Amino acid sequence: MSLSLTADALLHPFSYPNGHVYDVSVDFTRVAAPVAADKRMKEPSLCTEHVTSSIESDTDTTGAATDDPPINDEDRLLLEFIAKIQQQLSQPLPEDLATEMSAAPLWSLGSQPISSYDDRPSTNSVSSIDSEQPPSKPLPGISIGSEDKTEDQHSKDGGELRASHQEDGNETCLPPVIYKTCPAPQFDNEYFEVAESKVAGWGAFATKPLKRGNTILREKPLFVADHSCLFQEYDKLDKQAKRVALSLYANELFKSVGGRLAGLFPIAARFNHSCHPTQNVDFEYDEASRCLVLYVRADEIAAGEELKISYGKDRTLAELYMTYGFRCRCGGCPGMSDKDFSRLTSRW
Ligand SMILES: C[S@@+](CC[C@H](N)C(=O)[O-])C[C@H]1O[C@@H](n2cnc3c(N)ncnc32)[C@H](O)[C@@H]1O
Repeated sequence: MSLSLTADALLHPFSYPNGHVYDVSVDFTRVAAPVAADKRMKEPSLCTEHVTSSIESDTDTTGAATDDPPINDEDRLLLEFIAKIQQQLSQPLPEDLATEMSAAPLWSLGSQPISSYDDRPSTNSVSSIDSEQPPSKPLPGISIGSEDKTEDQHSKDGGELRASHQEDGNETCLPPVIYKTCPAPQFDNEYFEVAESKVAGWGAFATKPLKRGNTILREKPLFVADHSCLFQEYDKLDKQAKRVALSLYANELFKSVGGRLAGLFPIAARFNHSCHPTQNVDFEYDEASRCLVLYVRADEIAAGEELKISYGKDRTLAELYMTYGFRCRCGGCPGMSDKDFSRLTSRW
């Protein structure tokens, strides 16, 4: 069963145990030029023009795919979720939200499954984000501000994000290019700030010299889910938390992580990747405080240096691409050659 919406993937090709693969996209972005589903699957997060409320779907009015066999419970849940999103899309987007575009991986919490997520206050001594904020209050630490945009944060046509790669005169989604959110995500603490990165989109940068072992962030997840409760958990978020979630680079936002629970950490989600062992920051999930803890791995980090973590120490460049949809530009690895890249993608 394939449910295709025109917008780019917030929900990414998502495979249920029943073998159905859903290529589901939710608003906020759309591809600059029509992109075939197979290309979208290759380039999950990279289709980036703003927002359209039009959705094309091969579903009938009940949301069921027209030529498909009767749906099961899992399918129904997904369809209900899509119906909700469609409903949201039929409403005009708030202006500030309409200018945002970004996404983030749903962070795996490592091999330790977490049994449940509770709203215990974080013991965070550095900085935390807690999903249990009342809707009217800003989420601490991170905001999607409406501050002035710089020239760089906009494309030249007045703030819309555009696919910039030209291929045969057409804009396409390839190769992987990260677009910055407009306006910028705002976050800083004693140790780092989120700012424009040369590697990709936004990144985290040391605001003072750091030393090995410094804990620079303790962050609670916005939500935690496995593939069986992903949509329900997202749906439980208040409006503002949803907004934060949707502002992140989401090529994996709603991807099942092998049945394990995973959490979305909006601040940590701004850290770009550097191939092992060149990452200067490491992280671990602290069960006791239910926080993702980021700490300095390098002996020293100078003020202004980008802070990067490894998205998987044993992941090859191809695996990184398959998992997160980007070709690594960390500078610590040779990067994937065009030849290897075509060999990889020609399998689809
Ligand atoms: C967790 S987000 C990192 C923050 C992101 N730059 C932003 O603007 O929100 C992960 C995404 O950033 C991009 N990215 C991170 N590290 C990268 C790298 N080393 N090379 C190329 N792209 C990278 C990829 O598109 C990836 O899917």
